[in-house]
Amino acid sequence: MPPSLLPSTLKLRHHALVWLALSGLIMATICATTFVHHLEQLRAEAESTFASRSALLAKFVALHRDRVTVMRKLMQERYATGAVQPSPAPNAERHAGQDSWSLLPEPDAAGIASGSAPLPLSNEQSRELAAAMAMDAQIKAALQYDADLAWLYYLSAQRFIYIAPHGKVGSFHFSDALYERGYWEASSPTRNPARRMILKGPYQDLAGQGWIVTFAEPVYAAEHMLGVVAVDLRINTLEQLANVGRSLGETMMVSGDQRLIAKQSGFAPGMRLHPPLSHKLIDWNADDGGDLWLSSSVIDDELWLVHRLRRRELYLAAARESGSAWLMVLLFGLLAMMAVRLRAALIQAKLLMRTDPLTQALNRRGFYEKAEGLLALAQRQQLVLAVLIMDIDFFKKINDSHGHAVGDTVLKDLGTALRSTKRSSDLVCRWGGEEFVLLLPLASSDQALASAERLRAHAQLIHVGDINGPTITLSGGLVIKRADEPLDAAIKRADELLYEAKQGGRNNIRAAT
Ligand SMILES: Nc1nc2c(ncn2[C@@H]2O[C@H](COP(=O)(O)OP(=O)(O)OP(=O)(O)O)[C@@H](O)[C@H]2O)c(=O)[nH]1
Repeated sequence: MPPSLLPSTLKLRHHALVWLALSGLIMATICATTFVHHLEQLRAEAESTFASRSALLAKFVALHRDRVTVMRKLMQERYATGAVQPSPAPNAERHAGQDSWSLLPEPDAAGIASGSAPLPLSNEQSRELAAAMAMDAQIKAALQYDADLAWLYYLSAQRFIYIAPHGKVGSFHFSDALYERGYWEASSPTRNPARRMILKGPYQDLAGQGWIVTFAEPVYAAEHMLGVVAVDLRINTLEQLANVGRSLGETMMVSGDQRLIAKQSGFAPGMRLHPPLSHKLIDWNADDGGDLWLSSSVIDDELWLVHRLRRRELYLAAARESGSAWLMVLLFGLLAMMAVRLRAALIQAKLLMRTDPLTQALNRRGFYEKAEGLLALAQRQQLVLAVLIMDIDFFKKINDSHGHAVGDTVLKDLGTALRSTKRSSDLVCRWGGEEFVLLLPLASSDQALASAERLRAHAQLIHVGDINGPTITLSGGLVIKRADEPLDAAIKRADELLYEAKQGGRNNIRAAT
């Protein structure tokens, strides 16, 4: 590219850069907004799923708590009012090598009794067992409609248990290990003076039902604790609850002592968690590692439902969700970039098509295109149009004595001089060789010769070769275009006057009189 085109190229590049910076800014804003929008959406989804899971778990827990409370009340009432039963000892089956026994108290009883208390049972023990059997109707109904239940039972302090369903008991029988379960200890009058319900677990069921949790409530006769009524739930039911709905992150159940009770997947028994707990349902709290947590207290100080959203997982998911939008923006950006480059190339091509590359003056194509507009303007504004042809004198000699390159420089300098001297509405065209045509719109024809002389005088300051070289001279022909005269005819008349100027000794302008 000729160096003379550099300024306009720089201008174009500047425009393109501004365009690119602008579209880059818009693209970055769209990408960031999409990302933030998806972050919010994923958090909102997690919040709504967590709220559903929490409501469901609360209902589920309330159902089992109520069941245990009803069973406990039934038993307590029966114990208080029931008569002393005769001991059912004759049906007992003793376990070989152990001091424990099992017996079905009645043919249609819901549960089986098993113990290591000496047989026959004492009157008090018999009375307790009969009271426990008062829960049978409740137990049977629960077992019929609720598949989540592993066991329903009454564990007496008198070293026996009444446990249902008896059909699944198998080789299980009473053992003192039962008193080591957390719920027994936690139900004791000293630990639980308020006699509230206890939730304990998870632990492996002694009768092989897998991981279970226990809801237990102490049974009292006046101020004396007899035992506990309890319901064991399978962990996998809780896991299913933690899986209801879809959301990013993981919902877990945690006991009051921060032991993991159930988890959506990959349950690790005995695992401890220390989530930041809050009593507000939708309240994100960050832990030390930066993970986000939601929490909900299902049973006061006993059971929490928590949801963990790992920050990395959240950002990755938001990025995944934003992917298609980002792709669109990227494509749009590429298209915009291509459009900008194409537009710049088109402008450049147009410029080249209409410009003489050496002098930066208009070429004939550019001249005729612009002249059309100028003619119309002159007509509208009633201006006169001066047509001036100027030609360097003895240019061949310059080429011959200084070389073609110096001749080129003279032409280039002349183009610059004419363009810088002309007014903005004037047209300067390199007509060919060392000849230039100028079209000057003027208020009156009187100004024409003065304008032409001004241009000629300025252009004649150009030196040939270097600053010490001779300056050039110009000859010119000047006419005022007649109203109905074609432009080419006016140029021809000016050319004839130029010829006269050359013949008349050069270095002058001949104007039509
Ligand atoms: N360096 C250079 N020379 C050019 C270019 N275009 C035309 N010329 C030369 O310009 C010269 C014009 O010569 P002539 O038409 O004889 O005119 P002149 O020597 O200026 O004589 P007068 O016009 O009669 O004063 C020729 O030698 C051309 O080769 C160009 O782009 N660069």
